[in-house]
Amino acid sequence: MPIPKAELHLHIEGTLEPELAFALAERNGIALPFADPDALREAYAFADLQSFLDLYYELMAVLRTPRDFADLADAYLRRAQADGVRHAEIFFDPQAHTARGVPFDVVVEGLHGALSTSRDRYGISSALIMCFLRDQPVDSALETLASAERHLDKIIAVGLDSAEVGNPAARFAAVFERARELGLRCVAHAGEEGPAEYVWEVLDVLRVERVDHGIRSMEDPELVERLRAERIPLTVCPFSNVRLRAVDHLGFHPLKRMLEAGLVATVNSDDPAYFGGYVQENYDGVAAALELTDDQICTLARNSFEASFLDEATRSAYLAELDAYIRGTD
Ligand code: HPA
Ligand SMILES: [Zn+2]
Repeated sequence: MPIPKAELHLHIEGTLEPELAFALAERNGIALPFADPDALREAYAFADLQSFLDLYYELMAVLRTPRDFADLADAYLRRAQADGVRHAEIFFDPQAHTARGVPFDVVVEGLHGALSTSRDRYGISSALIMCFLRDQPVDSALETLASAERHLDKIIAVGLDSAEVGNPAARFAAVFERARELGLRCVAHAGEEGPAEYVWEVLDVLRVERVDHGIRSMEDPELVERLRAERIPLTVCPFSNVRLRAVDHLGFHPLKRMLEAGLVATVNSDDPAYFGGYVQENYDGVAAALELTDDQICTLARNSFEASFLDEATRSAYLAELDAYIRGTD
């Protein structure tokens, strides 16, 4: 049985497997510019974040109805269960859907429909994190936040994703301030392709509680010290970093150094349909490539619950389950 864990950096649109993309395209009468799922898979050779994002946004065309979004979430939950995921905090990109005429409510109703029963069906608790696209105008983010006000019972946090370099997070300060006023938690992607300064910016200006990726923080000792001292979690995605060429090779990934520096690092899958593996494959991949110790693997799983937005009682229950698992495998 895989180690119990939480997954905290997972874009639901990034779980769209080629076979499901073709099935949804057929259901919705949409033609995809690929002959079949294998031909689509062959397009998954990315030069950088942008080349991935281009395909990621293009394929979203097949997602149109609440049922499509529910089927997508359901397929993820099934895989997550097999990977020992006990809790998932799941990103979605509403602007990528509203921009092509799919209403915000359709996206949220569909995703929430699947997630609201995930505990009963899969033994996985879950929450939604709504991301703003940092390469889109601030007004669009504010409009999106206004649409979310009807759904505050279904959304736990806001995030910031899409093309990082050249799109400063500071532009979104007022959006994040408003989100906080609405009771939403705040996270942001930073330090994936962009330098350590981008991580300072999301901490100081957006005042996020957790940093998504953050691997380039390791280039700035003062930042590492702050992340360590304040126990600010980092949701690291090793396969993603290699596939998007932020890191040359899994064996060069900074994750082990992050753990050795005392950072609250976690392992996640980001966009697993595109990057060659779900969360357990990311755990196994880094464990082998970086020769992680058993203690370090347990720390990653423990960090995933510590870094989550779970209430204290549920967090303690999962941590107890993790401790029992560790005792059982000693
Ligand atoms: O890894 C990512 N980075 C930025 N934006 C994204 N949107 C989906 N995945 C990503
Ligand atoms: Zn991401």
